[in-house]
Amino acid sequence: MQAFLEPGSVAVIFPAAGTSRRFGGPQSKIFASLAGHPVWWHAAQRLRAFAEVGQIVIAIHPDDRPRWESEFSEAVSTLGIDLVDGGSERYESVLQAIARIDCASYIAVHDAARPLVPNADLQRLFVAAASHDAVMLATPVRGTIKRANVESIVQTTVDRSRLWEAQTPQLFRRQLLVDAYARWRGWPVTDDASLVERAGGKVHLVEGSPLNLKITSPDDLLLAEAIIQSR
Ligand SMILES: Nc1ccn([C@@H]2O[C@H](COP(=O)(O)OP(=O)(O)OP(=O)(O)O)[C@@H](O)[C@H]2O)c(=O)n1
Ligand SMILES: C[C@](O)(CO)[C@H](O)COP(=O)(O)O
Repeated sequence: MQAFLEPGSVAVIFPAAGTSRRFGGPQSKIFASLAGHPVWWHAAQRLRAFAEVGQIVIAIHPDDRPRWESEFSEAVSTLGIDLVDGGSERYESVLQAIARIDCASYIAVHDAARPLVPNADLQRLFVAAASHDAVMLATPVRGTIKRANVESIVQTTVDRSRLWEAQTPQLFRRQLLVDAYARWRGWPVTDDASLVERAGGKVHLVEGSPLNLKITSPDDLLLAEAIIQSR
């Protein structure tokens, strides 16, 4: 008998307080229009569609609050979203959002900049979370990986056979993530799973689609638009 997560048992955090340095442009990339909706809306709408999802908290850049509370107020209300001010680093934004979570057995963290996470991937992630305390989407590295020196001269070709590129959502039993953050002592982190790993937790990879791309540069937005138009 397959185990499942209780409806509403997963609180979802969307880090959305970044400054989009690599994207450039006049506004945060999460506000960029994608098929007529902002990038963040696609991400939030896809997670909200799952019964397992309860509270949703978006960590926003403080400078963006007026826009969230005006232009996006209806969508925020419709999707049942709580807004908190994020921090200067992604992990700080996640910490701020964790503090806002009311009652949830699990916490999922999903980049607001990943608008196209496939429903099938989310379904498999939720199923896996019923059997493991920490799970995350990731996609096997497909290209050849080179390690270079500071002069961009290849030093070695990396064995890619067991290399995966981390994606989100990354989903944890709530206390596991809270404890991992409590043990964190300031080393740089770019994802939440690495904190759980450092705390000795086993993080189980769930293969995800390359379609779950993160909007990092303007080209990624073009790719995302093409993906949506191809549906
Ligand atoms: N201090 C930060 C930094 C990032 N993020 C969020 O974390 C996700 C992944 O981060 P990234 O793609 O690196 O976004 P930016 O930090 O905005 O990008 P850049 O590094 O190019 O500035 C994004 O949804 C971003 O808004 C956040 O909430 N708080
Ligand atoms: C969390 C993440 O999307 C997993 O790949 C990635 O680590 C975010 O990194 P970034 O430096 O904030 O883009």
